[in-house]
Amino acid sequence: MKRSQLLDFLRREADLPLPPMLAGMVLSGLCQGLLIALANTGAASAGDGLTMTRLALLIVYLLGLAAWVLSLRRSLKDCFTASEQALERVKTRLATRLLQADLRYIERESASGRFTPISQDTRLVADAVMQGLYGLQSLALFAASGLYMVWKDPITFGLIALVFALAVPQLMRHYQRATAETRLSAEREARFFALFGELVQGFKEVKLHRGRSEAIQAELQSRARSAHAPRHDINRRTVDDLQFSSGILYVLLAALVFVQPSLWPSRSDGIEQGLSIVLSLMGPLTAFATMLPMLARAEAAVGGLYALEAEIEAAVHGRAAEVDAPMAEGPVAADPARPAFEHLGLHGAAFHYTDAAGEVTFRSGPHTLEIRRGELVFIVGGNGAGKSTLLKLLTGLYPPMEGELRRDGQIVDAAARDDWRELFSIVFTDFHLFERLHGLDDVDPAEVRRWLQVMGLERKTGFENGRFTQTALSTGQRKRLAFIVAVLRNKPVCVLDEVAADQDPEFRRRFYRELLPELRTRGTTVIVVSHDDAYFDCADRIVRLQDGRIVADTA
Ligand SMILES: Nc1ncnc2c1ncn2[C@@H]1O[C@H](COP(=O)(O)OP(=O)(O)OP(=O)(O)O)[C@@H](O)[C@H]1O
Repeated sequence: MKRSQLLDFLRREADLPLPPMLAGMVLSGLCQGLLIALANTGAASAGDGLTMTRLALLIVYLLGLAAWVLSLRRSLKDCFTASEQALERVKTRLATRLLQADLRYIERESASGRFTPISQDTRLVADAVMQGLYGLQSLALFAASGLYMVWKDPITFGLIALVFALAVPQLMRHYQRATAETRLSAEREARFFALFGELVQGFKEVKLHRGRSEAIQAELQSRARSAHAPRHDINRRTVDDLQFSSGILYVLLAALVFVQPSLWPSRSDGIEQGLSIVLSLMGPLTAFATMLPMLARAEAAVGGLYALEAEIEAAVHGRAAEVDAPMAEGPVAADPARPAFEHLGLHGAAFHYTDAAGEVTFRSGPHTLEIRRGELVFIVGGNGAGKSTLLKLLTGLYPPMEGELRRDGQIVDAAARDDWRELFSIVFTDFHLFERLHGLDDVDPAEVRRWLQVMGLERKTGFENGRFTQTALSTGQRKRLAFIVAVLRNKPVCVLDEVAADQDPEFRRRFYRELLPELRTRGTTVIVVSHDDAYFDCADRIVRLQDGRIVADTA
């Protein structure tokens, strides 16, 4: 039998040792068995009144009860702590590794819904750990009741052992199949949710177009069906298992009540006791059979979380350029008196996109470009010329596949790329607006509100308790807010990708004629992607791109 990934997960990730937890649960199951046995014994002598034997029985019963309460409480509490601890560790590690991965990996995988199952998987593991412990307790209770039977009635015990021998291997076989099928179903479900996410994102477009809506609906249906198929098999087997494990006990009951007295009339006296024990076994065995599918899902979920971690790890280590150093904690301390750089440059730096077959679909570079401190540079060119890709290369989000980045003539290697990225604050065309100004805890709220006023947003959103009170704004307003965030970050270089697009003419004028020069005046190097040729005269320098190459660089 394969090792349990769930147990391995708790053993590796939690600080609390696993054996005492499991032992506690087994003990609680044994105590439960003891209580049933003692109650049975007590019932047999109920007519004797309060004899010394019955008093001793009661005391042992109460001790057993106390042991049951204590062992169950302790191991459940520990188990809860351990599973939350383990999950927290894995989630944190995933997030940390994800931050080290490069943008290409994230772009590719998020599009295919690779990260969708994480939240479901982690919840499932937390729930299943508890269920698993109860399952263990059920087994212990089963074993305890079995032991009691050996003592009271070896023949009935033999029958129960037979039930066990028949039921458990079958349940375990199904359990292992369910683990594999659950993984398959989760992968297919992720594909469903990827498309579902697209549907939500592109709802407006879909809503307006019946043909598209029908095609998406059909595709969603087919993906849902293919995710459902393995789960259907699992559910079918679960029903079979439940019926099998309960049904076999009913057969046992019949054997005990009807067949046994006919074969051994002398044994009819103990039937009631045997009956009550067999009935008490039904609960644990059914609980065990019900819990197995959930455990199987959790096994698959743990496998999925580790597989994702290994994949991110491989993406971090296996990319063309060397690995980035882990992110430094907090912003890199800079000497305020010393400028962060005099020149930032790309030297023969190139990057390309590939399709699923590995064919190059777009090549950016090789570029040789030096940006001087304090410059206001416009990057211009037609749609698809490669302006945004150049920015991603320049800001260190895409590692150069050829050539290098240089800071004041010094080559920026992978280990220094994190510091390099710290030089920039960026507003991309597909920016994400976070509610909070993460990493800007000491920002002066008055300064934020001043900027909201400068950008004409003071009546649209506010800044309270470190967060914007409203981020659901118009496209142009959201861009203005993103611009404010970039400015507040106060980095040496501010990169603005088509921020003036979607703005009204008056704001556009202020952006080019007042805001950009103001940024330059305060010492920020500004790189702007622009299609607004009416304002090209604002730039110190214009870099023109065509088909991924710099075709002109004019001052
Ligand atoms: N994430 C991506 N994956 C694969 N190909 C991409 C990706 N982003 C851009 N491309 C391809 O790279 C080329 C250049 O895109 P890029 O966004 O850099 O151009 P751009 O000059 O910024 O365009 P626009 O002015 O339309 O914003 C495009 O042909 C596009 O197909």
